[in-house]
Amino acid sequence: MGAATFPSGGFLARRTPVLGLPVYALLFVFAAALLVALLLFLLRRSRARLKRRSPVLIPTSTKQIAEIPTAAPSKHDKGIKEMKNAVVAKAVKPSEASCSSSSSSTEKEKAEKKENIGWGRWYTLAELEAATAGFSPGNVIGEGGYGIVYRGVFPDFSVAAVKNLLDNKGQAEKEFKVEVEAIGKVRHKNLVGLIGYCAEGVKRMLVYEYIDNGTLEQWLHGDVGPVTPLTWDIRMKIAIGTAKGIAYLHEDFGLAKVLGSGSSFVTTRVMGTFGYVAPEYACTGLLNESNDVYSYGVLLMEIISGRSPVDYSRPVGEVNMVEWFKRTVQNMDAQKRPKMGQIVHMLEGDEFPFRMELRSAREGTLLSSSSMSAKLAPPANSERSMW
Ligand SMILES: Nc1ncnc2c1ncn2[C@@H]1O[C@H](COP(=O)(O)OP(=O)(O)OP(=O)(O)O)[C@@H](O)[C@H]1O
Repeated sequence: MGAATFPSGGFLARRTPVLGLPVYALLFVFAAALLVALLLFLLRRSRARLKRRSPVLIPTSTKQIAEIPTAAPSKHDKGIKEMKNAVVAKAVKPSEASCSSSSSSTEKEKAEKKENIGWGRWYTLAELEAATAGFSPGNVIGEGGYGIVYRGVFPDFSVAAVKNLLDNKGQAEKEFKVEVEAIGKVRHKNLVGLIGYCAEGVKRMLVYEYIDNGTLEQWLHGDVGPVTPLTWDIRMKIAIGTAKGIAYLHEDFGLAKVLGSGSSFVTTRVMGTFGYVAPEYACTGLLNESNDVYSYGVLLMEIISGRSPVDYSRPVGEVNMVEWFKRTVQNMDAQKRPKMGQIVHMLEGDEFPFRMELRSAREGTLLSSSSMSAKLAPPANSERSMW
C-alpha cells in the first residue's frame, strides 16, 4: 500500500534483492540506523564529560575521608567522652596545640589532614549551619565546658549532635585536636562515637552520634513523675556500662601508655564537672587514672542514692554527697539500719534483681524481672534502702 504514494515506475519504488524491499524502505532503515548510532555516540560523549567533572559535582566524594586500611583493628582506636579531660591534658604537646584553619591550609595540607585522621568525614561550616538552622537557640541540646551542643538534621534526614567548640585559642583548639585524632576512632558500645568534624577559619566543631534517650542527669534528677523509671537493674546496667567504657579507655585505649604506667601528668588548668573532680587533682593538678576512678565512684553513689553530688537544697551537713556518704558510713544512723530479715534477703540475693534474673533464667521460671525490679525500685531521691 505504501508504494502507492510513489510513482509505480520510479527509482525509489523499485524492488531490491534485499527481502524484496523497495529502495525507499531500505533508505529509511539505513537513515534510522545512522540516527541511532549518532545518538549513542553523543550519549557516550556526554557521560565521559560528566565523569571527568564528577569530583566537583559530587561533594560527598571529596568530603568523605577515606578509611586508612590497617593491618588489624587497633586496640588504641578507643576513647570516651567522659575521659576528655584526662586525654586533653595528657596528649597535647605544645607543637600540636594549634590547629591551622582549613582556610589557611594548602590543598596538600588538607589532604594530609584527612589522611592522618582516617575515619569519619569532615563537614563544611555551611553544612553544619544548614543542619542546625544557623546554630539557632531552638536547636541547642546542651552545654558543656567546651562549648554548646546543637541538634543537627542533615539532608539525608540523619540527626547528629554538633558541638560548637568555644573560640578559645588555648583549650578549645587542644580539645579539638585531641578529640579528633584520638577519640575520633573510638568505637565502643558504651561510648558516644565521634562521626566527623569541621575546621573552618576559627571555627572548630565536632559531630557526634546523636543520643536521643536523654541524659543520665535528666533521668536521675529530672521531672520523671512520682516513681522513678530507673529500676535497680537499669541502674546496674548504667553503672556497669559506664565502668566498662572507662575501663576500656584505661586498659585498652592506651592512656597508661601515653602517661607511662602509674605516672601522673601535671596540668595547668583543672577541667571537670563540679562535684566529680577528685580532690587531689583539684588541689595539685596531678592527673592520673585514679582521678577517673574517684569520679566514677561519685557517679555510682549518685546512681544508687538518686542524689546530686552537690545539692544546696539539702541540710548543711548533706550538701556534699561524698562527705555525707563518708559520715553516714562511719556513723550509721541507728534508725536507718536494715532489719535482720532484710539482711538475710540481701545476703541471699533476693533484693538484687540481677541475681534474681540469673536465677530465674537458670530455673527457667517465667518470672518477669521488670515487674520485680519495678517493685524493688526506690524513688529517685529515696534514702530508705541505703543503710
Ligand atoms: N551525642 C550527643 N547526643 C545528644 N545530646 C548530647 C550529645 N552530646 C552532648 N549532648 C548534650 O549536650 C550536653 C553537653 O555535652 P558536652 O559533651 O558538651 O558536655 P558534658 O560532657 O556534659 O560536660 P563537659 O564537656 O563540660 O565535661 C550534654 O549534657 C547533653 O545534654
